[in-house]
Amino acid sequence: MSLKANLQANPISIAAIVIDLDGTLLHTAPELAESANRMLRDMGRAPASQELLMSYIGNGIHWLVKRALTGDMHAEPDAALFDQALPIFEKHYTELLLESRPFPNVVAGLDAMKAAGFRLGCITNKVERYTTPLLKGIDLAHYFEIVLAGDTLPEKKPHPMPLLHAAKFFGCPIEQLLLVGDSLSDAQAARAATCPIICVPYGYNHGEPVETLDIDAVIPDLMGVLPLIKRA
Ligand SMILES: O=C(O)COP(=O)(O)O
Ligand SMILES: [Mg+2]
Repeated sequence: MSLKANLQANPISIAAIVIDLDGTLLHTAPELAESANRMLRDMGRAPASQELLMSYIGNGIHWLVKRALTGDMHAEPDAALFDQALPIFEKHYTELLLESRPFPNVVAGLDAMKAAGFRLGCITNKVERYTTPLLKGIDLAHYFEIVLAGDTLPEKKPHPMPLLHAAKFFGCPIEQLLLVGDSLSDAQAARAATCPIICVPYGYNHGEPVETLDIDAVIPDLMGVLPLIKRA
């Protein structure tokens, strides 16, 4: 039996649901990739494909800029080059930020989870200065009792700290906190925290299918969450 079928037969007891932002709630890749390409252009460097730049998303904007500069997932660019590039990226991304749109069934899924009595939070690696205006601007902020951005706490995903912090905030055992995400950082954070995790397949997992991740189920979109869980 597939993990998903297994969960359908035995729904997990959940008190609160925390949802990832980039690649799960919002399709931010076009604006992130365009900002990276405008940065490369301003610096007299060659542009990269949207597909390649998309594969660099998931560990925050610093890593996106570093990867765009080096063309490598892990390499550190020259520090002075990075210091020059970051504000250029930030200027462009600030301009494009609010052009991002929710993925299909995000609003319907959030409404359904809320109506079913689940408490909701958002946990992202995006920094607060983009996360807060984005959630407000796209009119999603009102769904979430807590928003933990990439720089809200000393550690971000794949570290378990934001998930442990959210469970404490909701006053529930970590096993009753569900993470809905799209990428390796989400899977690693959830496993490290020991909370269940479900992923959507349409997001940004560094170009790899989410089926390769150590997760509890894959759902087509946020409407797929409720059939797999029950109220704790
Ligand atoms: O900003 C990123 O790199 C990824 O952000 P996410 O954690 O919301 O997917
Ligand atoms: Mg994501």
